[in-house]
Amino acid sequence: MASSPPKKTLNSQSSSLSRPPQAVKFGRRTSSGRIVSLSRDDDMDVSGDYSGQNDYINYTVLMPPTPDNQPAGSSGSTSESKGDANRGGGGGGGDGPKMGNKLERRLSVMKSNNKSMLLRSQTGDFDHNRWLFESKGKYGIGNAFWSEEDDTYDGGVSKSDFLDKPWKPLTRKVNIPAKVLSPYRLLIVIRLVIVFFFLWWRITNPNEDAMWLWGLSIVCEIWFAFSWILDILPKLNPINRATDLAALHDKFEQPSPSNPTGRSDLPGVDVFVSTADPEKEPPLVTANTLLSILAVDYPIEKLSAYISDDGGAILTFEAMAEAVRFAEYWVPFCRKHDIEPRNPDSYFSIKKDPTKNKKRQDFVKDRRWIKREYDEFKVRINGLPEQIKKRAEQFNLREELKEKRIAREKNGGVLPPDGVDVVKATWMADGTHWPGTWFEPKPDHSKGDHAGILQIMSKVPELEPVIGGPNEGALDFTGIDIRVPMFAYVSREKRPGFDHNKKAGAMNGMVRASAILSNGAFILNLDCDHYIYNSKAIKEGMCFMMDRGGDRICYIQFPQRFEGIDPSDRYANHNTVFFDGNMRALDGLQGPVYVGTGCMFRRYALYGFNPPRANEYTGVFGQEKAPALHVRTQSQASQTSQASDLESDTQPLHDDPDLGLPKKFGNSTMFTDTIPVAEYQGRPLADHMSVKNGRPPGALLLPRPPLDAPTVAEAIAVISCWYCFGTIDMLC
Ligand SMILES: O=c1ccn([C@@H]2O[C@H](COP(=O)(O)OP(=O)(O)O[C@H]3O[C@H](CO)[C@@H](O)[C@H](O)[C@H]3O)[C@@H](O)[C@H]2O)c(=O)[nH]1
Ligand SMILES: [Mn+2]
Repeated sequence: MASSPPKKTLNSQSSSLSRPPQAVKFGRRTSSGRIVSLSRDDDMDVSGDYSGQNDYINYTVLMPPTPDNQPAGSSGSTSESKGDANRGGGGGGGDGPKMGNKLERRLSVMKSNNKSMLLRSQTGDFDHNRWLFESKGKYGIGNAFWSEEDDTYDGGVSKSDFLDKPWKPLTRKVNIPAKVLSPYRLLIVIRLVIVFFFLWWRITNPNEDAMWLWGLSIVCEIWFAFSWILDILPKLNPINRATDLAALHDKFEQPSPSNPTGRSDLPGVDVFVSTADPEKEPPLVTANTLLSILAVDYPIEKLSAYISDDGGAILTFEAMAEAVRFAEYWVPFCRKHDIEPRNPDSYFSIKKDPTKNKKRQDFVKDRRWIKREYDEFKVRINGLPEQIKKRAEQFNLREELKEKRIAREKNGGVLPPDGVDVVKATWMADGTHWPGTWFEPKPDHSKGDHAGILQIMSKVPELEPVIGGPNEGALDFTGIDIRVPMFAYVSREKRPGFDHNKKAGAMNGMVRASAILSNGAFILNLDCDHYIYNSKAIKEGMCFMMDRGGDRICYIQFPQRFEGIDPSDRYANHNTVFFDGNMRALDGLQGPVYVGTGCMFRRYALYGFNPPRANEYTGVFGQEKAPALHVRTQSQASQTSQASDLESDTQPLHDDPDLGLPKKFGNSTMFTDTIPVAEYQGRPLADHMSVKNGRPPGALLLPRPPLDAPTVAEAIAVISCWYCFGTIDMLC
């Protein structure tokens, strides 16, 4: 297995080479219907995807009003179609403005003298490419943006060449309506003016009797005014964003001749949950969190869940094992009946009618069955502490008897006067010592002093769907995919003398262990008392990461919502101002802050690398823009090498100088080898020539390598206490 890490890297490389031709080649259909190959070898197979309908999927979106698409009812006489439109409208006579408008649109399209444009317009869909290139419009600003420089393309391709393939953005920026925002902005201005006048009055009217007091209060007031301005001004431009899940599905999960089941081409996601103490953080809550993750709506073979137990508690361990058993019913049940939210506790406590929008006949029966099963599951979880204690007593008694017998035999039939010394251990169900914390802490078995534990509780699922059948006495899963994502319990090694009772260290441990076990290109972290409320949330995050320019996004922060707050919310626990005001406003500036949880990270960014296409802004106002130093050196290197730009764009990153530093990431070559793979897999899809630093479609359809003993052993090695010792930037 020592030779396997390089193999991993090679795999994903060769995967792009050994895929069926249409999966890796770039091709376009010109307006005349001819297919042009943009890849280096010209023997492209045009009989595959490119000739079929697959590439020209119809899509529906909210249409922004544009010159060639005016919503019915408006006057709609664009300059381009004025002459004809007037005639058209006139011919329509009394048909009203609506009819006239329709005609206008058709005529304006005909005038544009582009056959393929006309064809597509007949489907009634809005042509985003045309809109983007012919107007000054932009989809999204901030991180996922269309930059001006993108108007020029390598290889002398002109804009009009792209008009043939409908390319669709995955996210949109939605402006806050002016009627909401304008009064707010006005209020800010009024307040600023009032504050200014107030301060002016205060300064020009000193209190002669107590100058020192007056001076002091002026300083304080100016300071408060300043900090208030710092708080209020960034809120001038809040924005909303919307995702297009249908477009994501079309791009990544569309069945094609080479992929008839529509296996997903989305990147892997690793979900981390941290827990520290089963007394303060009840295992039932943690189990519910886990269930909401395992049931999430994301390609099952691409998702992996990890729980970090900083308590090293057997209670958490066994509760998680129980949860995985329950997940075998709960997860397909959620899929079958589109359950939301997928946290059983929250789902069963919803007050509204559960049968609403449920189409299947057997829903009521199934719900009753799973509810009873969940109640039994709760009883089992709540009975665990007692059960583990009883088991420990039994095993310890048995040990004691054994020891006594041995001692008696040695001592000629009588018990030695000083008795026998038996260690009171905590036992696992299989009759072995629990490697973590014991009820009676002993050296090597206490909270801050135990070995690293890693247990794969739910194995890597099959690549293709596993369809269930009618189960006697249980739920009927005919036609439902019954796979459950991979799940691992992780408890990092702890030793006295290390300050490692912090969440950040737990996260780092999971980052390293998961890199070796699943290496998801993206990571979502949650606390043990949080859960995923919307099962599509991960896909929504992926829309941003996989959109054009998404390779520059480091993280997506999800908002937090709270349950169990008193109805009047006297203490503003919902934190609406922060999550719905401040964060949206920051998004309008540069991007929201990380709040410590509920955040989807790009794994590669977590390792401390710059974005592949980073820019540096110099000059007093940051007005001068140039590629960052590491980008420059890389492009210089690729110029001198024989590889063409296109090739280097689609290959994993190998020559980053930082990768060569064992000091930075520790001694595990298996771990460092996963880094370029994660970078490559996190790239957006190169499904359009203007997507820079993309990966070819189809590159992520391959199965995951199975987990073998050496891989798991390496994952345990990287959660050891000493692992990050001496490395530069990893917290323990
Ligand atoms: O040694 C430790 C200590 C804590 N945790 C976990 O860290 C999380 C947060 O701890 P908690 O005590 O619940 O902090 P809160 O104030 O409730 O959490 C908020 O504030 C924290 C920072 O102060 C963030 O890390 C959290 O994500 C955020 O939800 C929990 O899942 C814990 O299990 C560990 O994994 N190891
Ligand atoms: Mn908490």
